[in-house]
Amino acid sequence: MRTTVVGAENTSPIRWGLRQVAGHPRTSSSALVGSAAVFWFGLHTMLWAVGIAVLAGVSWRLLDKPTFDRFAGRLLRAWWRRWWTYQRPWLRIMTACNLTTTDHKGETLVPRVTGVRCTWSWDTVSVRMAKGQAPEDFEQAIERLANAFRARSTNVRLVKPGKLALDFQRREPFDEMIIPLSPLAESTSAVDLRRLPVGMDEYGRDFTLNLLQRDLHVLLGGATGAGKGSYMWALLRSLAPLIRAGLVRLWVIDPKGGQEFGMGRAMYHAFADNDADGLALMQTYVKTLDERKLELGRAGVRTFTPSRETPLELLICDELAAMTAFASRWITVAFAPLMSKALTQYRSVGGRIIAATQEPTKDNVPMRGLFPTKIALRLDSASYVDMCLGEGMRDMGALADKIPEILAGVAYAKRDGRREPLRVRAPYSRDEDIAELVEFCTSVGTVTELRRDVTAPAEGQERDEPADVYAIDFEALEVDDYDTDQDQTDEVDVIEHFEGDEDDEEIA
Ligand SMILES: Nc1ncnc2c1ncn2[C@@H]1O[C@H](COP(=O)(O)OP(=O)(O)OP(=O)(O)O)[C@@H](O)[C@H]1O
Repeated sequence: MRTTVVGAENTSPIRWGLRQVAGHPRTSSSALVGSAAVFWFGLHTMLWAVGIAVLAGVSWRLLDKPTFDRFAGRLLRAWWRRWWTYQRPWLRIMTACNLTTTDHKGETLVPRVTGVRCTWSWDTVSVRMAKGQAPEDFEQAIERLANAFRARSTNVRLVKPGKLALDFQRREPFDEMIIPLSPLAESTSAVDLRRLPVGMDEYGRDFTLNLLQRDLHVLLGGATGAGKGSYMWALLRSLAPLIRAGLVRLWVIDPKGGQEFGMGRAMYHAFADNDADGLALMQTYVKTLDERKLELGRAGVRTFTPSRETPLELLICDELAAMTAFASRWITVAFAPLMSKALTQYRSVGGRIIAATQEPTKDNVPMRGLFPTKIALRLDSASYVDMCLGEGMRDMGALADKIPEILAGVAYAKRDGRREPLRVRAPYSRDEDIAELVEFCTSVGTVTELRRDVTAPAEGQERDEPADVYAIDFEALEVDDYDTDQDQTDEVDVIEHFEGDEDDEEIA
């Protein structure tokens, strides 16, 4: 482990130069390649080439800021900020913040910047501590560091012994960004199940869920008041015409007495406002989809298309831990395996789940790994971030525990296949908006016809057989045809693959 030693006047320039080359291989190899190109092609040609590259980069940024930022902007920013924002005033700021130490020879030891990683909003500076320092020294200086580097806020994390990361928040786009509720689409043909808007990302792009392929099940983690409900209501709003038409059916478990979802009960297919009823609802859900699986399997149907006969069955569970950990044992023991089964077996027959939890620990949500899409809102503890989003996501910049209380609805989304988390925010649905949604979805009377109340069996008692789920006269409903096969061929697949991301190195 090497620590920068200030006052080492006796270091020869050659040794210093070699150390710089070895310490900054990318910068030195770029300089080497640039010099070789000038030597080979001539200065004039190279100036033209650089001019064209700059022009292309500027045009790319103007035309599509998010992709430019993802593939080039963050790397350039990390490189620039490392040298200009952090390295240049480093010694001055470390000294001013009392973050240097002295060795036995009286030489000043200064912590060293080993890398900078940038997202749109946060910079992460990797630091090798000087001998004699502890992370607490940086924690005590946190406000001074934020002030010195002109950051909105700062955070210190121990990465491994001797090495820590300083996170500096440079901007907060959601301070000014208004996230509008999506308008209620009148017709089913206006809804694309692969692009359901539920908010915006930090670049101002739509944040959408793809319930057909990518975001089959979604886990929301967030402390109380973090705004978990806003994602669920935004999703229901996007689905409204399909709910009204009976193409999407809602099974809602709100074990906290229906506080969050009680208002919408008229538009649900099934609703449970306590844990015992929640278990009964889950049993009916699993039975329904098991029957469908057999039915479609016997008919040789291999791909699922939502229809009035086989609607998309969306199960919403607000506060999952109330069903999997905090309820009576006979409920938790029965509920958890049913949930795991529903998460793994009904992809091809239209079973989808969106669940929320305040503490995404393994004990509370043993099946959390089965959700392909996870969204972490403000969390109470740094350790919850990786528990919710997956290993290493906090180091990748998902600082969900740093989201301030006033930014309810702001979250980090992580999808299978995408390496880095995306910072997003959902719109807030007020009571009037929910009432409007319910009115819209029930206005043709289809949903209430579909509803079956689910009541809990007494402990140990056999549950009633559910009514025939298809015993509904769908033909009587006046709705537009919804042909997802057509949609699939007409539009480019929106799934993003990020296999190449491993090369997307951001450490300057
Ligand atoms: N997307 C949002 N944008 C702005 N403000 C929001 C948003 N979501 C929630 N809020 C604000 O935060 C408050 C709490 O939100 P909400 O009750 O939905 O959070 P929650 O995570 O569902 O909490 P709980 O776990 O206690 O049910 C709301 O009353 C509202 O003022």
